[in-house]
Amino acid sequence: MNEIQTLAVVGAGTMGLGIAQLGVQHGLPTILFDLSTTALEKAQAAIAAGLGKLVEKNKLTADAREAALARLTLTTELADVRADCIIEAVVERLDVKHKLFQELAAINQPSTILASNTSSLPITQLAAPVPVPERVVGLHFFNPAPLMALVEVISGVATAPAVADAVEALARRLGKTPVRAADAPGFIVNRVARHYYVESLKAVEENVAPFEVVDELLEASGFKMGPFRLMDLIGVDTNFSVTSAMFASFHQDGKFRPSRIQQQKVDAGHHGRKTGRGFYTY
Ligand SMILES: NC(=O)c1ccc[n+]([C@@H]2O[C@H](COP(=O)([O-])OP(=O)(O)OC[C@H]3O[C@@H](n4cnc5c(N)ncnc54)[C@H](O)[C@@H]3O)[C@@H](O)[C@H]2O)c1
Repeated sequence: MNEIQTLAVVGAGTMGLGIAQLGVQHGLPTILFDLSTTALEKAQAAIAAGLGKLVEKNKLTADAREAALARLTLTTELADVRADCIIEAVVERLDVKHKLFQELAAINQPSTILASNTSSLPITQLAAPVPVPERVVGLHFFNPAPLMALVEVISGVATAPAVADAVEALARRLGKTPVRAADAPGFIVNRVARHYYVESLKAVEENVAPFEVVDELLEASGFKMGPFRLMDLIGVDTNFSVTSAMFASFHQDGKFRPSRIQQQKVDAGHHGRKTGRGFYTY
C-alpha cells in the first residue's frame, strides 16, 4: 500500500481539531470537515494558536507555522472530503459513524482508508456495513492530540494488515508512538482508565466526598489531573457516551454502569470546558 499523502479529518471538535493540527504541522495537506461553521471557526483559531505556541517555544519557525496553516482546508461540504486517509472524530454513536463512513465510501476511491478515533465502539461493528470493510481501522488519539504521544491502532476482523501498517506509519509521521490493540471494548487505555471515572462518580454519588476533594486527593497522590477536571477536559458528554457504550459492550457489567450525576450534567448541557461549564465553571 502507498504512503498516505493527503489527510481529511471529519469532526472539528475537541479531538478533530488537534488531529488536523498534527496533519498540517507534519506536512500533510489536510481537509477539516464539520457540519457546524462555528465549530470550524473555533477549530481554525485553536490550530493557529496551537501552532503559535510551538513558535513561542522555538519548536517551529514562524515560516513553518504559516506553511502549516496554508495546508489546512476547512469545509462544510462532505463532497470535498476526499483523501488517502480520512480520520473521523464525530460523536461517539455507531449509527452516526456508520452513515458517515458509507457516505465517504461513496465519494472516495476504494483504496481510501477510513480510520475512526472512536474510544470504545468495536471496529468490527463499525466496518461491517461499509463498502470495502478491509480499509476500516481504529486510530485512537488521546486528548490533547497534539501533545499526547500514545496512539492505539486497532484492527477489526475485516481490517487488511496493510491498512493497519499504513496508519501505524502515519501515526509515526505525526510524531506519535503507536501501539497495536485488540478490538475489545475500550481497547487498552479506556478499559483500564474507565474505573478512574466510574468509581470517582460513584464515590461522589454516595457522598463519600465532594468532587473537588476527590480531584485534590488524586492529584496529591500523583495523578496529573483529578477525574472531574479530566472529564471536563475530555467533554462530559463524550465521557458519558464512552462509558455507556462500554456498559453495553460488556453486557451490562455493573463495573461500567454510567452515573446519574454524569447523566444530569449531560442533560443540562454542562459538557465541560467546551461549553464553559461542567463540574467546574470556566
Ligand atoms: N474528547 C476526548 O478526550 C476523546 C479522546 C479520544 C477519542 N475521542 C473520540 O473522538 C470522537 C470525537 O470526540 P470529541 O470529544 O472530539 O467530540 P466533540 O463533541 O468535541 O466534537 C464532535 C464534533 O463532530 C461534529 N459532528 C457531529 N456529527 C457530525 C457528522 N455527522 N459529520 C460531521 N461532523 C459531525 C460536531 O459538530 C462536533 O464539532 C468520539 O468518537 C470520541 O469517543 C474523544
